[in-house]
Amino acid sequence: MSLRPELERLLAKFGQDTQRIEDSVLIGCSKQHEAWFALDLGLNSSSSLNASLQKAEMEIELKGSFTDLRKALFQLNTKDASLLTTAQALLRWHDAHQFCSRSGQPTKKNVAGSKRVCPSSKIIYYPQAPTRISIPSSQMAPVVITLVSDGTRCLLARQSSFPKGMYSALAGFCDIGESLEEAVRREVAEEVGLELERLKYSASQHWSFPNSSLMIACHASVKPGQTEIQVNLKELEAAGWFSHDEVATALRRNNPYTQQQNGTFWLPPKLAIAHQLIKEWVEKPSCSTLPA
Ligand SMILES: NC(=O)C1=CN([C@@H]2O[C@H](COP(=O)(O)OP(=O)(O)OC[C@H]3O[C@@H](n4cnc5c(N)ncnc54)[C@H](OP(=O)(O)O)[C@@H]3O)[C@@H](O)[C@H]2O)C=CC1
Ligand SMILES: [Mg+2]
Repeated sequence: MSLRPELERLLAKFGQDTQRIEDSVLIGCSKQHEAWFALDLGLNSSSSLNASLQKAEMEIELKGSFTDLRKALFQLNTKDASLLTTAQALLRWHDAHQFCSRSGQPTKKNVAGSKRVCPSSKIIYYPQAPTRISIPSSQMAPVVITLVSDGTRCLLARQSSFPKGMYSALAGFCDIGESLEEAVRREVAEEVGLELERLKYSASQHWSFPNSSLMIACHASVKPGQTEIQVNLKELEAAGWFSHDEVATALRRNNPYTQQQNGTFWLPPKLAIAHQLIKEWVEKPSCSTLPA
């Protein structure tokens, strides 16, 4: 059942522009894969755009009462609490990023609410970090990087933007409202379609390319027999399982920029946390299956 007509009816009843539904942001989905969106009704907002909804009248209409989220956390289950805190954080971020800091022009939200774009300067604003292009950013975005193993092999992947022949562990930006564990499981599922069994924190690193990230590195394992991958070609150019011997040999290879060999793959430089993660696995392949 779609709640959109009901929401439109409510907004219209309270004299609001039903276009405001377009300000909704995606906060999750049900087990049946129905998307859940959140909309700021603006009841506490000082902005003239949103301030006109009447709280008391709305409570009568909805047969409920609005309450402070911190108080509500005593009553909510974990799932609902996570949805509401995600909604609050994401809606607050959108409210604070209505205008481009370079052009001063209004920014435009994408449908899901995962970013805002300035049509004038073309700058993309993400909730995790101010921008992905040219404006130097002093804020760090948390990024998870995961080396998945099936017990004997490890999973390496490459993006088309990587230097030719380089393979690395799976990486991805944490979404607002996510825990580290949730981000790791989602990124691995999104990029290669695998469900993780165990997860073990390894180390972290500041990474300044292209903008500041806090890289949080983990080892992970899949259930035996559940190793079939589905490469998400929108995000990756290729991914595959590599044997212990293949990876150990690649680790010993010299600088690929000075020694290009056809058909061989190579790994990120020693200073990258991806390299450390891969080295750790080569030295102790059981590290991904040990209890955390
Ligand atoms: N130190 C190391 O060893 C390694 C570091 N890395 C780093 O990890 C980072 C993340 O890996 P990557 O696979 O690219 O991430 P993702 O898998 O999350 O994919 C990148 C996409 O996520 C979206 N996105 C969400 N938030 C942001 C944000 N704050 N900034 C930019 N894009 C965002 C963008 O898509 P859209 O615009 O469509 O929403 C982007 O194209 C990279 O910056 C890379 O430099 C990666 C591997 C090794
Ligand atoms: Mg990625």
